[in-house]
Amino acid sequence: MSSASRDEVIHRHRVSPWPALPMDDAISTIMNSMPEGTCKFIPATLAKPGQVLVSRVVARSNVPEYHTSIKDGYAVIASDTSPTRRVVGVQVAAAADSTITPLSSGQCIRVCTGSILPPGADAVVMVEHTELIQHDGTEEQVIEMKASVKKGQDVRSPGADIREGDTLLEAGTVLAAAEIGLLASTARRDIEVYRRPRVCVMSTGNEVSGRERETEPKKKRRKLVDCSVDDQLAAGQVRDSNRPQLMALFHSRGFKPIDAGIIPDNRESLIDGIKVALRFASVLVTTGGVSMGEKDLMKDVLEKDLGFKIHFGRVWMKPGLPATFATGTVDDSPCAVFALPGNPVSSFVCAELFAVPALRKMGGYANPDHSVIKVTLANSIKLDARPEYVRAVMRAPSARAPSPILGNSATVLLPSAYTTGQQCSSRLLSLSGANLLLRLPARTDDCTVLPEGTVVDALVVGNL
Ligand SMILES: Nc1nc2c(c(=O)[nH]1)N[C@H]1C(S)=C(S)[C@@H](COP(=O)(O)OP(=O)(O)OC[C@H]3O[C@@H](n4cnc5c(N)ncnc54)[C@H](O)[C@@H]3O)O[C@H]1N2
Ligand code: MOO
Repeated sequence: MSSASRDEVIHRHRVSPWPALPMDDAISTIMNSMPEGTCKFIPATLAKPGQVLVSRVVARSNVPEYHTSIKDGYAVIASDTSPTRRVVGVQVAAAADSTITPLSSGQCIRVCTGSILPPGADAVVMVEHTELIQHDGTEEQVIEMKASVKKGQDVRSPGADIREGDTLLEAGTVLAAAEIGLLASTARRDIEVYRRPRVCVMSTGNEVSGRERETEPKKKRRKLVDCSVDDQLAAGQVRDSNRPQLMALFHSRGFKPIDAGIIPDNRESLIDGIKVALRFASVLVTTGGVSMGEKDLMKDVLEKDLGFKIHFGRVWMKPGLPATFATGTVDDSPCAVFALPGNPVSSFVCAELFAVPALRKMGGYANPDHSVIKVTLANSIKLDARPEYVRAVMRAPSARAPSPILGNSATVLLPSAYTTGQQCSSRLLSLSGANLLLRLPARTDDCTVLPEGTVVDALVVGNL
């Protein structure tokens, strides 16, 4: 059958040929099939938050390298019992003063926080615990100790903070301010980091059906309209919110989104559009055209026209049942395509659940998965036939709940999750402000509703 006649509506499937995979299988399939990420060397001084380390960073020297004072005061010999001490020198600079002779009984040396301990000294007494007994008008000459002092008091020994050879940062660490500080504290010229994965984002569904084509004037034929067009939309037209939404999602997660535009859902345009996009990035996320409609060509184009392997064409979850994942090559480079459903909530939730961890893995993250926390439901929820990811907002703990770890007899304070209203896959408002995706099980004969106060798992998807 030619591809043109394959596209006739009479040839579409009446039952989906794609088994609906359990969620865990879908995620492990993706994680095992993603193309490798690429790496580059950068000067350590130019490391930026969000960059990911390729290899372990090891301390090259002790921190501190010498015995140093923790306080402003006087370096002394702890075992010295003299009640007063003559101030025989000053060590305020970090570098050791070679003119200072080793301390002997009855002597001390003035030091600052961070000064290297002078030879012979083994403790520091802070200035607040001393009295000035004698001076020459400008310099201190004799002090009295007002408190006892122990060996090692207020002294940092070499390697007390970091020992030479210690692992400072593991491979796969995502750099943030603290890690950049650590890197700066070690003598290191270059580090190897992963390149931030690029991801193309494409909306599909711009075409009208054959019958409409005969009756509609040409200028009205666009079903998906770019969001920059502020005209009144014609009946049946839809503003393309998926593309800006997913671009923003990927950007906010630290990846480089590339706009692959709106591609009409006809075979030739899809083939060209996908090939062009995959020359800009090895990962493509598309929305629309993956269900059972006559124009839902995406799976067929990926498999039959582009020779990609479809790892799954449906997932037993809500929202996002027809979510599709395929891998293949374009110009001999390995590529992955997440062909997500057109419904705006479905595409967003699927991008979060499938594409974000996959891109994190490509970007070298040691732990690409979302954080999962326990929350109590602030309202009861009717369960769906499919396991569902319900959008919710977390609020501070308000009540004690049975401990998910210790059992019903012990109680713990858990945060509450408030769902974001009606959860249908077209209602974008259900995403706004949500920082959790509640992972709810499918309903069973015995359990159709989760009552208020039930403890459930929640994936963290926004700032808490
Ligand atoms: N007979 C069946 N019909 C449907 C099934 C099914 O199993 N059997 N699955 C439903 C489910 S679940 C979903 S989810 C959707 C997915 O459909 P498609 O991926 O084929 O998406 P489209 O038909 O192209 O679009 C659906 C809907 O989404 C809106 N849309 C599409 N693109 C955009 C965009 N870029 N920006 C904003 N909104 C968009 C549009 O209103 C479409 O009507 O299929 C069900 N059907
Ligand atoms: O999965 Mo669909 O996403 O239920 O609307």
